[in-house]
Amino acid sequence: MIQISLLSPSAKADSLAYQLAYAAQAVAAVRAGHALPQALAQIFARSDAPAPARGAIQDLSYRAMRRLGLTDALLSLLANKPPQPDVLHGLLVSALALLVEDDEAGYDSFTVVNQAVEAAAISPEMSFAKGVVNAILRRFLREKATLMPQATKTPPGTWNYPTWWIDRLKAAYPEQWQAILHAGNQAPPLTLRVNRRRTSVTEYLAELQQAGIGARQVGPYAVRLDQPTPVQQIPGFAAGLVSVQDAAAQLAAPLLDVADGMRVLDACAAPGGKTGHLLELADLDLLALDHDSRRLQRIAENLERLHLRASLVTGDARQDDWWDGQPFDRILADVPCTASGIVRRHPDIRWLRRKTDTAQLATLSAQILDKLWQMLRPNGKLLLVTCSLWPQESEQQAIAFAQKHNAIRLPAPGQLLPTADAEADADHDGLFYALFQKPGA
Ligand SMILES: C[S@@+](CC[C@H](N)C(=O)[O-])C[C@H]1O[C@@H](n2cnc3c(N)ncnc32)[C@H](O)[C@@H]1O
Repeated sequence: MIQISLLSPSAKADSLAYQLAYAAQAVAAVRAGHALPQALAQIFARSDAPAPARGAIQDLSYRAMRRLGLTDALLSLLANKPPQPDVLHGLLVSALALLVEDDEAGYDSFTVVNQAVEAAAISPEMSFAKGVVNAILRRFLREKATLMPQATKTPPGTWNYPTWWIDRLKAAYPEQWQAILHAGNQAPPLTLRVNRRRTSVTEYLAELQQAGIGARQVGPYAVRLDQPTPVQQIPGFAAGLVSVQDAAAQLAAPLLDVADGMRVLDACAAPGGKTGHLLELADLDLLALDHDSRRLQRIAENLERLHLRASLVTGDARQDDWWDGQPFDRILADVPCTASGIVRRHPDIRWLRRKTDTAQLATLSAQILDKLWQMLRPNGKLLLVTCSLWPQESEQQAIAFAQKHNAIRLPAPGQLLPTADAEADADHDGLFYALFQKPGA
């Protein structure tokens, strides 16, 4: 249960103080083990924050996640003991995340300090700590030049990831680990998949240009907007002309080379990004399975927007009690994983994950893969997808699976490392692909 406290009724939603006070609660919820999107959803449901304030609260809390290694290191230099309660810690790291970047957020430093003090004043659990907030943040401003080099002495202070995460990346990618960490700290682009049933990339780019929205093609059906834009303002989104999907994720459906009439299983399907793409490519008899019935509902919404149809089933992919016994021609196994390849979209993940999660998730996905293989027809194809960078969940899993089942490994991209170059054509998350074919009977 996420604890949300409403602010004093005098608080003004368009003030930085209001936005910092709620961002502090979101950051505190992550510290208590909750995912940031869920924490924000609860804050928005309970408070009466209008849309612009919601955007600002989201931005502040995501920014705080991307700077948490540095701001925590600074706090340990600035405060005699760890700030309590957690929401006070959340406020201080959210404010420091603005102060460490001189010009990034567009606020002058003294405004940030004053508004952080006001944020404490309007928050029931922090009103006692106005003086503490003022003292800590003002000391930071006075001593910034000496504190910053001290705080960046440790790897988390430099990179804004836990030490174990940095060490593991170094071991797996001795050449690229720094570029990967850097990519994970960038704000993600908004990439669209053009629905080829309805329009073409050329036509859609022209439509964007007419609407005054800058964009470029970054994949066969992938268009990246120059500036992230709320989906309601994206031309043709509501009508199903485009969907939001990272360029690397757009490789999944084409790899399965589906054709009209095929029987296809999308085994871990929610929220349905790849389900929609498969159905855009061919007329399929597609079963979309997920064990989470609430997330399955999101597939229904996505398909409705795209005017596409699939059978939606709630079930566990490690079991076959939901299966009618008819083998599938193609299976997409977008298995649950640590999501270590998509941290730029979910900057809270690095702080929520534990080192031991990788082995647990690799075991779960191995069980899923073993069961799905029994449902594939001879000569059929199964695509393993993860959004992980850890070999245990990806390449090592693929090697073990192929050996165990005598599966034929077909060409696929393997491990794609995340890139974050706004000027480059390749700008995508870190995903893993392995494609297998079942030997003929
Ligand atoms: C990586 S996400 C899938 C993303 C989706 N394919 C897309 O492109 O939008 C993994 C999904 O697996 C589901 N899942 C986890 N364990 C499962 C299980 N044992 N059986 C079925 N689905 C499961 C989760 O609920 C989650 O929706």
